[in-house]
Amino acid sequence: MSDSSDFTFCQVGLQSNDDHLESPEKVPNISKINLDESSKDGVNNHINNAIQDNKSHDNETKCPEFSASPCNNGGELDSSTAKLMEKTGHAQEGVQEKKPTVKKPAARAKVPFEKGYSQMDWLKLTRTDPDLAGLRGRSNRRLISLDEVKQHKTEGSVWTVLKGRVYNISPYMKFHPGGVDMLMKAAGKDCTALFNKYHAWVNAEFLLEKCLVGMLDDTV
Ligand code: HEM
Repeated sequence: MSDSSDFTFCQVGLQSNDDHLESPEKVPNISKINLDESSKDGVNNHINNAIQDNKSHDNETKCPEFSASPCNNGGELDSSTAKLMEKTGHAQEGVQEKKPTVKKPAARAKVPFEKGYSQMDWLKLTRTDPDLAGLRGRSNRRLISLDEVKQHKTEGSVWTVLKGRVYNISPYMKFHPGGVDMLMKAAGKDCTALFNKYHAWVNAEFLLEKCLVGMLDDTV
């Protein structure tokens, strides 16, 4: 049992680090190792020659692994090898799949918050203000016509329709990450299409829960 584990250890040593064999007496067939070494050197020479043919560079670079992983001499060669690969075009041959694909993010139209108007501040407000919707005791289950919505489009009382619900969005104006001007486009009308165009992922039902004034009556 112990013999077989020794054997495994030797095999691993041979494959991964055959430059630095510490116990050569454990290796049963020395002549075979020499053969492997020479063929490996051949590969090294080929790679180094190819690099030097293209660009003269420091003699440190002998690590043949064209990857981001640290190579045998302490990772020191990584950056120089990477640069070299860039210059010589080896990056394409060696690590095509590791080439960084820098995707430019789409320009965002978020506006900076005024102090005290972050999303956290909004959440706090929704928990503390007893009447954000301005209902003054009326039910927020009332059916509201689009005509009535249209009458609320000035600051102080801005209503909008979103997914069949009518909201008073005036208290949210300064908290809107897209800015007041953008949100004012929703004033007095159904903004569902605009809303989905810019951020269908936003959970408005939750954010505007306390701003609900009623349900859209689409029968009139
Ligand atoms: C009526 C309810 C609305 C709510 C609750 C709301 C909420 C939000 C929230 C939470 C964000 C941040 C999104 C993020 O960080 O991913 C945002 C961004 C934005 N909103 Fe709105 N929004 C509303 C309506 C609108 C409308 C009607 C428009 C357009 C006319 C609009 C235009 C924008 C824009 C341009 C941004 C910035 C998008 C970006 O980050 O690139 N929003 N809104």
